[in-house]
Amino acid sequence: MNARRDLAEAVRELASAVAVTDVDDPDLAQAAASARELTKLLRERQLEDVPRTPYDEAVGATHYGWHLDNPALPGLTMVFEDGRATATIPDGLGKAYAGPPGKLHGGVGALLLDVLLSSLVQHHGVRAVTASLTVDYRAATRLDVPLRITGDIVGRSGRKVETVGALWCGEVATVEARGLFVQVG
Ligand SMILES: CCCCCCCCCC(=O)SCCNC(=O)CCNC(=O)[C@H](O)C(C)(C)COP(=O)(O)OP(=O)(O)OC[C@H]1O[C@@H](n2cnc3c(N)ncnc32)[C@H](O)[C@@H]1OP(=O)(O)O
Repeated sequence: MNARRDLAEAVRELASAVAVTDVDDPDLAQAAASARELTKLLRERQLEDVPRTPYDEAVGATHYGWHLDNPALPGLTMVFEDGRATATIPDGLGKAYAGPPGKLHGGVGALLLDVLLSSLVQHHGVRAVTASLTVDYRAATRLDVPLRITGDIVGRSGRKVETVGALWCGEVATVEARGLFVQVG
């Protein structure tokens, strides 16, 4: 793992710990001061944009990483096989992504599905943006169990690509999505 990715992972771990820490105020104050010191160090040199895998690298790829170096978002490594996209989150997303107590916030589920479906469309060589994403929440998603995300292309007409996807908790599809992507450029 390179230094940037390792840092992103460490900051995700930090955010996850901060979200549910119960230490006393003096320790919170010390942690805040330490965090601000690190922020100062990292602001010494800043990029114009978030470094990421170029979109074009998804075309025909077998693996594609999304925001792996950006700790503000859950990174996702996708696998493309037989025209379908799959991603696994082996340790679950963790408590920081809660919406209802102990369960995944719906917006995060929608985000992950949009990421996977848009990457799948790009994998098929279509430069497209999300025009519409319809999400059905079928069951609450646990935060402490492995998750899987799948996506397929189900239709194409002119500039439009229709997709379906799901977030799986074991054998249960807890979130289902239909995404319409429209080719641009
Ligand atoms: C270069 C990018 C490379 C990869 C990007 C990765 C993206 C990652 C995923 C994202 O987060 S994208 C960010 C969120 N999405 C946006 O910001 C898109 C904002 N919307 C737009 O830019 C335009 O509305 C859009 C390009 C989607 C469509 O505008 P256009 O003027 O190019 O197309 P037009 O309105 O003529 O529609 C083309 C077809 O799509 C249909 N359509 C467009 N928007 C629709 C919609 N919302 N629902 C249903 N159908 C829709 C429209 O009816 C029409 O169908 P027909 O060809 O059958 O007539």
